[in-house]
Amino acid sequence: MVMQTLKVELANRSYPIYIGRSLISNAELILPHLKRKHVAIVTNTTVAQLYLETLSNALQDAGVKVIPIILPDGEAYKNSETLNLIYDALLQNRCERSTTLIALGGGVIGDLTGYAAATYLRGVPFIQIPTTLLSQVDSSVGGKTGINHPLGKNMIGAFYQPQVVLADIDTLQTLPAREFSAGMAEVIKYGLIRDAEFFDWLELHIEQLMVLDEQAITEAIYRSCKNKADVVARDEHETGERALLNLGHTFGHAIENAMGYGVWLHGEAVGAGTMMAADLSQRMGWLTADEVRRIHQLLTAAKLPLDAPKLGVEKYLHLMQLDKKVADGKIRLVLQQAIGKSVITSDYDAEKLKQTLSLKSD
Ligand SMILES: O=C(O)C(=O)C[C@@H](O)[C@H](O)[C@H](O)COP(=O)(O)O
Repeated sequence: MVMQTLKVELANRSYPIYIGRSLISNAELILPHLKRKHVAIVTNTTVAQLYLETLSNALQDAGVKVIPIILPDGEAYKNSETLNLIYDALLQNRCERSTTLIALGGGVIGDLTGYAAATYLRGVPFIQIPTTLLSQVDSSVGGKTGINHPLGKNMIGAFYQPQVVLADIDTLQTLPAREFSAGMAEVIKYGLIRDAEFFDWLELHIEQLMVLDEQAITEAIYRSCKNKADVVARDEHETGERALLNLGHTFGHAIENAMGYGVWLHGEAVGAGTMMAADLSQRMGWLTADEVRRIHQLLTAAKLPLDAPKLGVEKYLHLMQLDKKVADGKIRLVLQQAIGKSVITSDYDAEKLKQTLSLKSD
């Protein structure tokens, strides 16, 4: 199957997304985006064993000097200590403003590397090579970079766009099934928030997707990235519409924080949070019982755990208050008016939210 290409349209910061096979060994896709033949590849211990040599060799064969920076693996390391390890390595290797950082890994590596790139020497270029489904369909696109704070998820960060995104679908062959399912939560999100046709398509192709059928996977990544690129092009800094990409995240981030970062994978927490958003949307009379059933069925077919932890209503509300969408102290939520139609609103019934958070069925 041929490589698919998309563009994120952001005037002079526009960039391409390439989706296909064997992209990591294709230095030709990277070279035009380097200012100088000098890169630092930031990755983690797991991905380094699988793909660092392939990428380094391809670049070195093209005359590029490569500095590897290998970090511990996991959401628990998306913090200021790990960020400092990147700065240390960049400084020790005398990396300059013309050095390009390459993020080789999942969402944690992409977010950490992007934030390091946004801040090192007040800004150096960076490239995203996402190796998980979640990072290929979501976190590598759109320029949200950052780290977690003990008090909240992604609390410190910057909007900083990459030069290019290479989504090599071969990397999904080595991805643990649990991580693949977590990525499916973000894929399904696009259908729910703005693309009912894509949701229908996912219902029809979920079995092929779960066995990594090449054509189905490529199509799902392409359609996800297209949805994301369209939203980001219209609202790069999340002053409005972009907040819809946060469906399930206000609940999900509370779960991740309460359970300890990494205990629930980000996508798993988003999947459970998506069901909570659907439950509240139904209580508000916006989603029908049949629509909620379809959402539950698709997330279940993606093998996502949907039983949110029973934290208690007060704890949920306390953690949700830390969300970046809170305005004038009021929690704003992304809710569903239909499959394919969502809103960001603080105009929901607070009692109904409490019923949702108590996790009791009627
Ligand atoms: O790109 C966006 O905008 C998103 O909200 C995408 C989310 O799926 C992603 O998890 C993002 O990192 C969450 O951002 P946050 O602003 O809620 O921390």
